[in-house]
Amino acid sequence: MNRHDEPVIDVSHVSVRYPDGHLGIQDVSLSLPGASVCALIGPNGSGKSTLCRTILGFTRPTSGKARLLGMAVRQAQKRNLVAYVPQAEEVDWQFPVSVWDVVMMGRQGQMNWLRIPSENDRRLVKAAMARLEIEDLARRQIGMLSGGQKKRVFLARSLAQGSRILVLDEPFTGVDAHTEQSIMSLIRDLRDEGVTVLIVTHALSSVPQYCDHVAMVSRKLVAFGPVATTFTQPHLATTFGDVMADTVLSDTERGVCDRSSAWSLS
Ligand SMILES: Nc1ncnc2c1ncn2[C@@H]1O[C@H](COP(=O)(O)OP(=O)(O)OP(=O)(O)O)[C@@H](O)[C@H]1O
Repeated sequence: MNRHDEPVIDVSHVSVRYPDGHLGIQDVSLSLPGASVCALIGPNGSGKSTLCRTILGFTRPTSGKARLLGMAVRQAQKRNLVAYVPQAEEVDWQFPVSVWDVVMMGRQGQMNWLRIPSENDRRLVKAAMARLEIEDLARRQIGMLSGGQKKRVFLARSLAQGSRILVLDEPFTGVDAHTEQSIMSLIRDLRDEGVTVLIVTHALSSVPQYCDHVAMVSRKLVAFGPVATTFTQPHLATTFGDVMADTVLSDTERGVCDRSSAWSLS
């Protein structure tokens, strides 16, 4: 396991160019410490998902490398150290599986080759569903759920996995204010339990309230660091333009959390 002084997510000079020639990200480096919540923000097409997919091992960097808990991404994945809550569009909601089955998928990497859930697997799945308040949905087909319920199911799956790193791609899209609050409170609890959380979000004025670190991207890394010193007008203006930076900062100062500017960007 990693030494205490080692970053949990360590991205070093990563560039991704897709096979059709499109540049995803260019020369991005950041080191995220353990037990922290980091927002990954930037306009549409700025490379947020590309960076996440590289950290998750779904996309191979053209150059540079990512390491998780001091090991190669693939090795961390094999050890079930990374969990992922995808964007709704990435999921096939017609796939005929129940909520229980989806949450149990979080245990698959730790089952034996027969893939028969143990008593411990069932206990962890039940506990994850209870924590997300979705026990009563256990037998429902996933396609029949609301947007907020779907998010809760995938969060429960990642809880059942019990990983040290959690990556969430736009967890607040399509959820109501109550679900947004409960997702954030769960994320902070997980952080306090030692989990490192990376959140791709367009909910910009929520960032100072909920996150410890922020990474701003515009193909290249514009800025990365503690929210207090990094979520500033100059960095926001470089990433999103002056008007958006001023709107976000005035919303943040007034404590407006943030449905309007979130939706106008997404
Ligand atoms: N599979 C792909 N093939 C080719 N180009 C891609 C692919 N995926 C992303 N891109 C390109 O890479 C760039 C970064 O895209 P990415 O999806 O990482 O941005 P994003 O910040 O997550 O955007 P959004 O906020 O719209 O989700 C864009 O120009 C996009 O068109």
